[in-house]
Amino acid sequence: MSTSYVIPQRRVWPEAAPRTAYSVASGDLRLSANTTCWPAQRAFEERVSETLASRGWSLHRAHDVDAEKGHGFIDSQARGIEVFRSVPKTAPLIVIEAVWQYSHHVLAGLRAHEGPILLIANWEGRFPGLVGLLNLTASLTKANIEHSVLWSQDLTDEWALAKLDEWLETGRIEHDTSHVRELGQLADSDEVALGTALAHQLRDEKAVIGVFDEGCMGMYNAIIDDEMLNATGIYKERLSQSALLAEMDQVSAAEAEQALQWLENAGLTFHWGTEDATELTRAQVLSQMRMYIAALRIGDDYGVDAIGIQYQQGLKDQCAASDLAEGLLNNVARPPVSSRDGKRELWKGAPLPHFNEVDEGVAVDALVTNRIWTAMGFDPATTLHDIRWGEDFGDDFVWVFEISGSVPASHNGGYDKSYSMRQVPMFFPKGGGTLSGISKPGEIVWSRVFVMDDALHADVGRAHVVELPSEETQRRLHATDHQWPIMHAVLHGVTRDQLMARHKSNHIQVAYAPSADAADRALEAKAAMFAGMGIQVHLCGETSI
Ligand SMILES: C[C@H](O)[C@@H](O)[C@@H](O)C(=O)CO
Repeated sequence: MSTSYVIPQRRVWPEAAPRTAYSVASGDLRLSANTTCWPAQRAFEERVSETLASRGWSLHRAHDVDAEKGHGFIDSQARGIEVFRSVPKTAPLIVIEAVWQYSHHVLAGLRAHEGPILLIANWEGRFPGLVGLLNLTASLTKANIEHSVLWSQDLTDEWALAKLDEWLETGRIEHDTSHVRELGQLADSDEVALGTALAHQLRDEKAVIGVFDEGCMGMYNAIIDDEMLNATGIYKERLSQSALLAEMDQVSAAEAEQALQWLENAGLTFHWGTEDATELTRAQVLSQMRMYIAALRIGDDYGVDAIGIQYQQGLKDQCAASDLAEGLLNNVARPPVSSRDGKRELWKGAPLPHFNEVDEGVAVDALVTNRIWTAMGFDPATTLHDIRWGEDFGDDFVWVFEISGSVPASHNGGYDKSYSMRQVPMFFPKGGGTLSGISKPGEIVWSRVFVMDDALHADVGRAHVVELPSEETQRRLHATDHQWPIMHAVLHGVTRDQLMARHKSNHIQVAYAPSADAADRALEAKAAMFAGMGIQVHLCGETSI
């Protein structure tokens, strides 16, 4: 049959070569991050390649290094789609990650891939490959894409090699996740009554989360579909970061100055410098004060119960980083902000929970935490952290939980124990201060709300924060990003590998309770509230339930 239409030919995929795995490397969108991190990525890829060779396999890199750009990362979704056009559909495929990456760069290719998929990261603090892997596994889980995960310092340990062999032989890796159990029926208690009542209230009365530009840094997992979210009683108000910038312009210089002076009076140490490109300046922080005030005013306009600023792409090229504003919003004690007419103090004596990186799993969790902790009379300050890295210290495995810029000051023991440093230039060209510190020792509840099997789930567990000798803290800070806030967390009854195997996010939510008993009770109320919202709850490790 002849036709004048231009009909495209069906694409023919190449055949997979025997005992050959294909590899891809997903990167950041920012050239500065990709070129800086490239040497670490290349070194780890070489290690993976050598290890495969020692097993009689070869590794074929599915895309070239771009000499002009100076790195070999997939740096956009479109590039990822292009790369996957030449990957044999049924070939074993390894996503090698030594750095923070944007999951959506490779999601399209992985969705359509028919062969076994392995995500592998190096156990390294310097560049957050583990954080990248955790986001990708969470994103693939949400997308119902079968895959396996593995991590290792240098692929010489027997545990990792055995797991790699398992994948090469069977196309799958089974990990030990015996620390996870279903919540089941809760016994009657005041905490269960509280959690259940708060869930009913939320579903009956509803809540609004203000989302300043959905979808941060390719974190597909952090977007919860409205149908799923609305069933819990939570609704999104979609806001634009452009409106935030416009509102920042309306904040007077005097208001911004007052807020900064409030922080200085409260004892927050600013690491001031003069070089805008690499150091923290007063102008940068004043811009952050404007953002803090503007966010509260917009939140007030829309009657939100929590707010999230996407912050990185777009906003980071327009103004100083939003981190300082975010940390302040999550704290009870913070510079007072009035409505535009000056008649009302906004969220007086209370935080406006902020979900960093507009992670909507964090939004649900922060809202729940805020309501339970407030009802129980505990400090409701809560934050996410990146699960960045960790090492043994003494008898414990101590995690480096490290959010990329800010925590509520109460987590550090107050403003006078907190400090602000210029955000990392590679990520934040216009600077801005962090709200950093070393999280105080104490008892915490940790959790994560995530999408799996087309439903909302929550993992909850207990941990405590330890104080480490200051040399060890500094070592950990300098082995990662020393500008960012750090928490030395010891999980109860969950090993390093169990957390890595199970956790469905690069983020973990934490909140302090005044004692171990109080934390156990708060966890119980939280589990009951999640369950009452229709979320499937899993208890992880040792809990009192
Ligand atoms: C600045 C970096 O891009 C970080 O934002 C990144 O590692 C994360 O925090 C991911 O949660």
